[in-house]
Amino acid sequence: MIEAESLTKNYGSVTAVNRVSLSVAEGELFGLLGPNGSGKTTMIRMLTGQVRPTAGTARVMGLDAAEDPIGVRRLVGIIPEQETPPSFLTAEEYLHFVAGIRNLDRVRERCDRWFDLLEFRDKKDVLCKDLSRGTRQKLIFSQAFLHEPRLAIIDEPLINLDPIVQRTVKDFLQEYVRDGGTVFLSTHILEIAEEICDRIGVIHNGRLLYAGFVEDLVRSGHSLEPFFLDLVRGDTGA
Ligand SMILES: Nc1ncnc2c1ncn2[C@@H]1O[C@H](COP(=O)(O)OP(=O)(O)OP(=O)(O)O)[C@@H](O)[C@H]1O
Repeated sequence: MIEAESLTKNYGSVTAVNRVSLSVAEGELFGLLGPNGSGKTTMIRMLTGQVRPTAGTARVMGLDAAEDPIGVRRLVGIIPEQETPPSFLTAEEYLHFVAGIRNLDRVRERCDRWFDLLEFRDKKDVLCKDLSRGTRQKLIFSQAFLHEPRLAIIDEPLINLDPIVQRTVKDFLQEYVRDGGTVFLSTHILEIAEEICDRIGVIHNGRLLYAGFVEDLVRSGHSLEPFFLDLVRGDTGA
């Protein structure tokens, strides 16, 4: 579903992502982990065609993300970093707006599913500007999955969500991949990655230091936090 080859992004003299190659197979829940400023969001922006790579390629669901960004965004469910829905629309209007752009049928049924699953039906007529941060995040999460995409590329999907909603979202994501969906998520919350991801990648200073199965780590006696800290602190950039 995702094939990145030597993906690189320079912002002036800063190399945000440095020759990252990775692939994500159908039905996989892949988590990209890394400290602040390590390149996670830039990776996600290149995979979703929001930023053109300086070098390298990203193929997403068979499309070149730099050559056909609109095609990629049509297919993929996306949560951009710290996205805010339009202030002047209500929660329901926003979901209808997204459904309209995506030419979806059964719009009310689709919206109702998300109002119920994430428990914010009582907020559907509230203007987005007046929603709490957590409710805005529920809305952003809902729009990403409204068209039932086969692939979701989601930046910090659990940010601002309370533990109850986090549980629902984690269960949803695991069920989604069990049903054949594929998820590429970024997070700095290691417990989330350890709990729900099949495979993780660790990025630091734009370089992919590690990619492997969580199960293999656990089987070899590692727990994710010390493994991650050793890896990142031990990275000399050599
Ligand atoms: N538009 C931009 N212009 C210049 N530099 C940028 C831009 N976007 C990101 N960077 C730089 O690229 C590097 C990687 O940033 P990025 O946002 O991808 O990291 P991140 O891992 O998502 O960080 P965080 O966890 O803090 O959100 C940082 O040094 C950042 O300052």
